[in-house]
Amino acid sequence: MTEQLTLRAPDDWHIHLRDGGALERTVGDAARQFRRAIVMPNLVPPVVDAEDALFYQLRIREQIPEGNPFEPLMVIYLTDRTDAEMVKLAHKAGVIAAKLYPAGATTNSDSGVTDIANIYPALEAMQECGMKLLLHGEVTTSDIDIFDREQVFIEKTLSRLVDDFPTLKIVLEHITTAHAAEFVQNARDGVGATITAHHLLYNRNHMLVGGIRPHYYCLPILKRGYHQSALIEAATSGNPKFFLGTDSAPHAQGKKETACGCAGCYTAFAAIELYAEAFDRAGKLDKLEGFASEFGPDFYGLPRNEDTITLVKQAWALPESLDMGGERLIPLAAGETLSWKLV
Ligand SMILES: NC(=O)N[C@@H](CC(=O)O)C(=O)O
Ligand SMILES: [Zn+2]
Ligand SMILES: [Zn+2]
Repeated sequence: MTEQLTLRAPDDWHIHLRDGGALERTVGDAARQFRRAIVMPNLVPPVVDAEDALFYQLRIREQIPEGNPFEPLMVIYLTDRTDAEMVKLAHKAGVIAAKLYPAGATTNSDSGVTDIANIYPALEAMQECGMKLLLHGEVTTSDIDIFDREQVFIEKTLSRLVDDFPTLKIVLEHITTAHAAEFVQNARDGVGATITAHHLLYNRNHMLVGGIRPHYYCLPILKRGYHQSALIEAATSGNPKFFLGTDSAPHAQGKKETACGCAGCYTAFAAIELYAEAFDRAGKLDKLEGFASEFGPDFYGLPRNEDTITLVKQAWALPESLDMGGERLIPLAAGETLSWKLV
């Protein structure tokens, strides 16, 4: 008999769905496996307030396949101009979190915060109403090496935020280092982290040895194998501070395979299968359900999904490319064989 794995239905606590013609692809792929997803607000221009978030949510809802219960959870993008009033209005509109992108840190972060002091009133208001703070945790100063930017952010900014707002719930998104895993593990309650499938499956050798592979380029950038091991350890530890966030971030093929390529890996096509691969390799498939389906909703104070999904152990190959609104999109691990398949 084929080996099977049945899990409480999972959610994705960090995804990029983009907009317009991309939504049919991105929403369809996410909704196939996840019941809820936290939708990143880094559109151009960004989703900065309640009105933007509600309108964006409507555009996403239009692309949810008939009868699918997928629920997009909305986030506003913090800028130097986000104030307490905007936070309160967003909270009233059902926005569950606000995202801090240090200006210039990643894709579409030009409108991000230039000095954390500028958003202290907004953070006060978030702490008061229970809105979560999501962080792209990298400093952007040119003197800091790209491989050290997460660690320096933790030392310079995150440790201060955690102390200055003692009851604010904070998620350090897409962690990539042993430093981040250790910081979150030792931090006060209410500080968590998401981990992507690609940071569990790969390290910088996969991106750079034997030729440069642009589809593995994302931010924060893949680190050494030592950090990959620390992330696998954290994700499969059963510690509820670590939960699933794919950071699936599509860019059309031409924007990746070029002299100055965009950062972002498209994993939504086979996200839960990629995570299953990583947990299976670690011999920790029994820890996947907590990470994928329980610790996220618990952290956010939302109910766990009641229904289940089933994966079967069956080799299958990812397609070489996908259509995204008439453009070609190369999924991460294109053409490679995975050992688990969602039924
Ligand atoms: N992760 C990435 O490399 N890219 C994301 C932005 C982000 O999450 O930092 C994107 O929007 O393309
Ligand atoms: Zn990011
Ligand atoms: Zn992201």
